[in-house]
Amino acid sequence: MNDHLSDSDIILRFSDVSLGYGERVILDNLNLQVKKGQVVALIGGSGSGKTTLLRAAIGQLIAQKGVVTAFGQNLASVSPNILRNIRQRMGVLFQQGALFTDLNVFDNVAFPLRELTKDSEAVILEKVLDKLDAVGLKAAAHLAVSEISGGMARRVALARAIVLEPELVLYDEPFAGLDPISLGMTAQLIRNLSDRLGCASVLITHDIDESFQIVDQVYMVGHGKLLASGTPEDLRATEDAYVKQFLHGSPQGPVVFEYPDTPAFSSWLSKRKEGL
Ligand SMILES: Nc1ncnc2c1ncn2[C@@H]1O[C@H](COP(=O)(O)OP(=O)(O)OP(=O)(O)O)[C@@H](O)[C@H]1O
Repeated sequence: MNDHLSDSDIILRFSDVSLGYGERVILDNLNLQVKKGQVVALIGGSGSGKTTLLRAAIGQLIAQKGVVTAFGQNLASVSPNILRNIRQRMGVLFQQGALFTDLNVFDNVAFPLRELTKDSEAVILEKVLDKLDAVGLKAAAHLAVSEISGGMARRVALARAIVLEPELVLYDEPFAGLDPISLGMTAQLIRNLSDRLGCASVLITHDIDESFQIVDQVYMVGHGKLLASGTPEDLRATEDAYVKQFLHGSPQGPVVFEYPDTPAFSSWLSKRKEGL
């Protein structure tokens, strides 16, 4: 844990933030912070707003209310240039961390360096092999994307996300679709990379057991708000029925499986019925 860190070590901060699309509010009154060196899990049911929160963290979605700061800068009021600089300090691994199929493994990882830096090819070779080494794929550098497995492709995408040595790495469901062994290895890899780069990491995950082993802090969203936060031990010790049900994956309890009915759905349905 990094509780001793000062305010200047806060990489990402949400203060009284509401997020949504158009009129619709998805998450209300969010308060959270991510500090340098921390690995943070963001958990919550399907459709609870985790990806929405991630979009707000990278400045792709502006808060309806409240303030989101990254590296101390308010993402709603920075210039496009500053926002670009901020984004360069972040690595994002989206769920479909698609690789360029016409480039081999090496060139995929080299891509951000060639696009965004003036590094020489000699430096690029060194940096890319170093990051591929970190994900255990140095000797796969020459392979075509079609020659590697799905799990390997995820690791290459991870190497690409960290090649610029970001200070904050955001992972959208990094464990989805991985077998139990790769899952454990990926979790450990995320922890090791965070420690090695000294960056902060935020991972959206449904994998409680695996993520709780590597994270310092957990934020749980649901019912349109932040439901719980604390260390994995804090969450495991909670008496909150919703949190307990979620952590145990039980089908019975207050967690809602169904997508909520909205005026937009009712209006769509009555229009469909009109034509029948
Ligand atoms: N671009 C958009 N425009 C309008 N509504 C959206 C948009 N993107 C997401 N939503 C809605 O916001 C809500 C939260 O979606 P989000 O993708 O953030 O959930 P999630 O927690 O990441 O879900 P999952 O775990 O299933 O990936 C959902 O009800 C979704 O329909």
